[in-house]
Amino acid sequence: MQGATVTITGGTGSFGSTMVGHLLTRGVGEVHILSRDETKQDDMRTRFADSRLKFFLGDVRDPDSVADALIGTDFVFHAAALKQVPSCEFFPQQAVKTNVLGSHNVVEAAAAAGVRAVVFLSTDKAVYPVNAMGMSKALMEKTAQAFARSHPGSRTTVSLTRYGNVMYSRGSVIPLFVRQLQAGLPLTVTEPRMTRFLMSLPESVGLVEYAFTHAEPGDLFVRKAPACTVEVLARAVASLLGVEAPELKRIGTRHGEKLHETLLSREEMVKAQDRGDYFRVPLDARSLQYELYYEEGAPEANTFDDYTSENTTRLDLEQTKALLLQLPEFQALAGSAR
Ligand SMILES: O=c1ccn([C@@H]2O[C@H](COP(=O)(O)OP(=O)(O)O[C@H]3O[C@H](CO)[C@@H](O)[C@H](O)[C@H]3O)[C@@H](O)[C@H]2O)c(=O)[nH]1
Repeated sequence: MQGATVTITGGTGSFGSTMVGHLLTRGVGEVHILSRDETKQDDMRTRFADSRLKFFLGDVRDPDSVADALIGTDFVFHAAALKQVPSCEFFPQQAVKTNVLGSHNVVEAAAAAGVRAVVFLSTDKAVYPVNAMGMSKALMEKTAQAFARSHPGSRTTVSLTRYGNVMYSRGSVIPLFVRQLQAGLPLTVTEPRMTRFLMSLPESVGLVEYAFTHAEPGDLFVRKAPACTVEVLARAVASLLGVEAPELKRIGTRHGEKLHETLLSREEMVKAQDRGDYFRVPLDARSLQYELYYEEGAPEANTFDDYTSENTTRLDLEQTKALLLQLPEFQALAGSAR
């Protein structure tokens, strides 16, 4: 990173801000932030007050704006995305434009600019997708992998990361539970048995950095993560705010939601290499010869299970509380609840 120029698409979001803070302490030369929202850019400019940050107003849908931001860039973290399940459900063509076509623009512009590495950020919802957000992210993954497969000699190394729910991220269930508790309202639980992987924001940045450092073209990386049910999550949040018997209001599964999420499919688990905190899944570099698809299977796939939020390490109430207490937000809240 020393002296390098890094571009972060969607750089004003939670991931972008955390990554920028991290890069600035690692001697980065310049960070280009490409995003659509001028107000968020201005907030970030004043917050960091660092001349190494350069802001590019634009959109991954607009190839010219991507090409502009990538001039002189060594590395790209592609975080720009439409990631809300409901909005993508109502406007799937918008998800295609940003998540699929926008990602294609990023990989093409990166190759044209001679960028050395691009890391794409994906989600567990892209595995066996049931909603438009997950489907469009799955196609983003295929777009990145297709580039790696069809450009074996490229200077640009493309890799992917997939992550699960980031705890306390904007618009997610944990800050919602906190607000409900503070207002004295019941906690709205969709389906008590539903499970989700739990990751912190610094862990998601660590995953992207790991991919960036270790990737061969087309690699996919996930971080091993524990999970809990939403009932346990609701009770853990309540307990940390001093409410031991919270009222839970069951609202039922929302549109496009799965009971459990999958970080790696069984076909990916067959090829996955265990790297301690991470799994690395190398590119399926089979050529596009039809007979390989029609006539050759992979019998070993039948002996593996998917890696899911149901079969990963399951946290109980006390373990979930301990995990939440590692977040700065809960340290502040638990302190004020005492
Ligand atoms: O009032 C609520 C809202 C949500 N939930 C549940 O809480 C869990 C987490 O929900 P939420 O925080 O809304 O996250 P997800 O819908 O799982 O999606 C998030 O996590 C994904 C990664 O899996 C990201 O890609 C998405 O952008 C992000 O919104 C789910 O089981 C929900 O059913 C409730 O029980 N009650």
